[in-house]
Amino acid sequence: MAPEMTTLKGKPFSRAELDGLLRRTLFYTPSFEIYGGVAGFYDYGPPGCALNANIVDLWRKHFVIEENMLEVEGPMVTPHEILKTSGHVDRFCDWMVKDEANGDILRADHLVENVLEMRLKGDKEARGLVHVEKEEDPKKKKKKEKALANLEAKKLDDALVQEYEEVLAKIDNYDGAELGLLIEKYDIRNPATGNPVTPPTQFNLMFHIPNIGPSSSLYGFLRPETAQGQFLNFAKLLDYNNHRMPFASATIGKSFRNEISPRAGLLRVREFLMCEIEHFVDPEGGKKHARFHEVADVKLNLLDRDTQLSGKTEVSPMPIGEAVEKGIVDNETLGYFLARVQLFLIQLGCNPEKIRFRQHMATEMAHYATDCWDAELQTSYGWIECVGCADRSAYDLTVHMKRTGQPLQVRERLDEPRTVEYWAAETNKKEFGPKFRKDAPAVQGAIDALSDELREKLSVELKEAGKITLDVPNFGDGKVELTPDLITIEKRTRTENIRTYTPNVIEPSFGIGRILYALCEHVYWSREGDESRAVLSFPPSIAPMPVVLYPLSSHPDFKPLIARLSALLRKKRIHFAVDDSSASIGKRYSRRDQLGTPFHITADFESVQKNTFTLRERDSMEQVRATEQEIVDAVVNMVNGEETWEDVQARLPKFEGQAIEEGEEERKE
Ligand SMILES: Nc1ncnc2c1ncn2[C@@H]1O[C@H](COP(=O)(O)OP(=O)(O)OP(=O)(O)O)[C@@H](O)[C@H]1O
Repeated sequence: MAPEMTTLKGKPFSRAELDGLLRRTLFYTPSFEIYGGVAGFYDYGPPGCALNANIVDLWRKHFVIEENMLEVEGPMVTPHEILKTSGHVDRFCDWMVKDEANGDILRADHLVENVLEMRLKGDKEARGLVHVEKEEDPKKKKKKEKALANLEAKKLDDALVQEYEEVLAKIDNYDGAELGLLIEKYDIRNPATGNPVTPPTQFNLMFHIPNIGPSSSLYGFLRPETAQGQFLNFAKLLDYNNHRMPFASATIGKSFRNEISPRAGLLRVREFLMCEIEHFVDPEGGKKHARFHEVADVKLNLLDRDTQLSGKTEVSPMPIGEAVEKGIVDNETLGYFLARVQLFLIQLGCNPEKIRFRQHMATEMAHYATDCWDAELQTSYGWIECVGCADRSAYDLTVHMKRTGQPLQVRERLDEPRTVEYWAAETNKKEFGPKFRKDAPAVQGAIDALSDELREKLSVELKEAGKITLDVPNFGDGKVELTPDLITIEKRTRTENIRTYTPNVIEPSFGIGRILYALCEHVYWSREGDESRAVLSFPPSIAPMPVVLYPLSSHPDFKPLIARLSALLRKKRIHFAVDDSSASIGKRYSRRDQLGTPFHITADFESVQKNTFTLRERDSMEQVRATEQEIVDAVVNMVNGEETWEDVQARLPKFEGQAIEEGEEERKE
């Protein structure tokens, strides 16, 4: 259930107020709006662009530069063959249902989730535990009223409440058939109309490009992730890295998903900025990480698979070192990135208590993945996945290697020949060929692509269950069942002088728009709960506009002072603005608090006489007074993270001044 949110200062959080602020101040605005708009597309205005750029800048410093990652940038248009090989053409789908009467299309898992959440809310209201807020906006009223009419406050049976909670805890794990059963069992209907819906069908989320070039023989898609471009460059990157392993590549770029029902503003859109890392690691030796000790003590809020299976959502805060040691997180490299992701989110200004890491259930993970954790941020929409961290094993490199014949592998000369054990998966040609005929190569490809780890698991399954099921992208419904007469999986040994292996890939994948929006929720508050005195407390290095200069009035004596300050800040490449509007200084400060500006420099009459300026800090509204150079140096240091406001206050004289904040008595000229 969506949690009751509070602001930074512990007051009730209002999404409508924040959303209104972000749209009014042009953080973001619907795209193509004067033509009526298209769902799932947003433009960023000046503060949104600056905030986005600062987040990406920190991301590059925190990951790419810190870890010497190899950055690559590839095209967004991707030919069909590549995405067919990667499995996206056949499997990058969501389940959708249609309103049987009016044809409204809804995403099946979201429908189940929304309706069950509304019913639980209705139950809580009937028990007097919460009050469901009625929609005041007349435009939205109609739709919401219809929804509430279908889902009125109604007490549910205790056992049903528990069932609903269990379904919600596992909502990401259901396939189409299971969602269909839930819809039927709980009589789930389109909440906007009360009409029944059709059984779920699959919808591929990629945008189709019908012709690349004038002929239509080559076609493709807009990429749904940036990862494939990195995998295709693996051999060149390995060469660039002097054949040294491990190493990571990284890409910052747009991805596209034709979401069935874009919703929740920036959280589910059809075009978004992704920052993705592919860390290539030797699968042997437990996927250790040389710098793991640096993060071993970082405590993460972990929501593991077993806890979710029991229908619970409580997190256990645990140092990542302990989580890897206990096998809760599969390996050091994955654990290293989880901790680094948390440190990044905290540096951005996210509230550590509103960050958790949720492990994927076995059924939720791609079949090739060995472990997968999402970094989720708590928002008024609930816990939202903002960073996916998956161990993709050797799947991607293997399938592209099979398809192209290019060696996407590492060859390592051994000092001593060695005997190695491996799991051989061999088909019985006599039975296999006739059974699969023209599909035999596709099935064989899927078998060859299995990692050693998976083969070991499958050998047990084959023995115990008498069959195994594999995903085969180019075959029937995408699944094939193999029995012991068709395949043998057994442990064997061989001697090697050169070791050839396909690296495994640990992939942290960031959606910048989701992080940006969740961050805004985390740093939003208002003075004395007054919406018109809203504040966005971004850290100085992340704030869209870290400094604003104010002449106290339009008096001409202030102009040269502002020009001098501007020149100094420009030289230091600090993003600033001058607010010389005629509004009172308190109003002007307040306007900039709403954009998250942390530092305000004002030129007043003392500045003209003594060349000293006031510097105000956004959150505390406290001020110091010092010379032009001292003020600029302090701002530069704070924006670059070399000093804090407390450091500056300790070394520069405090300025009491007169009451100048909006709502208080204004300073006189
Ligand atoms: N439609 C979208 N709009 C905005 N960001 C997205 C969208 N889809 C994915 N992302 C971002 O990209 C990241 C990596 O994508 P990934 O494929 O792991 O997401 P996903 O599991 O498909 O997300 P979801 O289950 O929410 O659709 C996500 O953590 C998220 O931040």
